[in-house]
Amino acid sequence: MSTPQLVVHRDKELMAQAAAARLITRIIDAQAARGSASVVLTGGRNGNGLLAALRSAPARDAIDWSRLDLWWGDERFLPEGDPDRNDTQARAALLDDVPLDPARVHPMPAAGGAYGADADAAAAAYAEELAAAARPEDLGPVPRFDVLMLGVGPDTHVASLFPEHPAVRETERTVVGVHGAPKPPPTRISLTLPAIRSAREVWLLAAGEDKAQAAAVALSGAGEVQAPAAGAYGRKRTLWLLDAAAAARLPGTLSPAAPA
Ligand SMILES: O=C(O)[C@H](O)[C@@H](O)[C@H](O)[C@H](O)COP(=O)(O)O
Repeated sequence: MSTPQLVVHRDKELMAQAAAARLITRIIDAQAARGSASVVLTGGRNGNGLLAALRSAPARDAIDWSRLDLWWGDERFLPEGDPDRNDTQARAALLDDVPLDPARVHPMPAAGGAYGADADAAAAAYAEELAAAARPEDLGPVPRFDVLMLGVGPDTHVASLFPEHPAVRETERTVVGVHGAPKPPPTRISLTLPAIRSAREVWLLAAGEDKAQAAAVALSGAGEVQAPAAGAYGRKRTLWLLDAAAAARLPGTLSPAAPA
């Protein structure tokens, strides 16, 4: 378990730009070291804001897009192409604008697709896809993602793991169906905390004053069932990327010296 590191930026726009620059560098380093990189995307405004910032970043094409594996941390279980799906929004923000290898882009199954309306079967299929992509050196049922990004909800949820919900308590499976989610739509698919923790680095994105309480709770020792963001950490690094508004309620001992 890696102790959370915090970086606070002036505002959400600068946070998105700085996080995008950070992601470019991390992907380039992974590709130089191992020939490819593996990144897990998140839905939500902060996640999409980062992708949009990456799209307009000057160094964007220093990434070899053909050697990048993209996964999702969660998905709203809606029909393919639905504007509310995380992959639809990611494609609009960035993916449709870069030369990715389609075989290396792994959206979660859509409602009405191969698994019909069965989110649990769709989740199991995604778990199998992750397991098939895991290499022996990954030492587990999912690839050892280089960076796994998570937006943080105002209730401290991450991915589609909501406080006190069954999915946040899952300790065996890597992907589960989520039913009755408090954030619409109610039916979702989500990586579980064990899958999240397989990542080399976990980056939590929190911008806006509506995230200040969630950041303070998650970073002040709350339990992962009550505050799922508290249970999201990487094998080598756990990085909270905040703006000043989201950092406003952090205890003095945690809050970095000044916004970057
Ligand atoms: O499917 C989703 O809704 C997201 O994956 C969800 O986990 C999101 O990241 C948080 O709710 C933060 O969303 P905002 O960045 O929009 O506040």
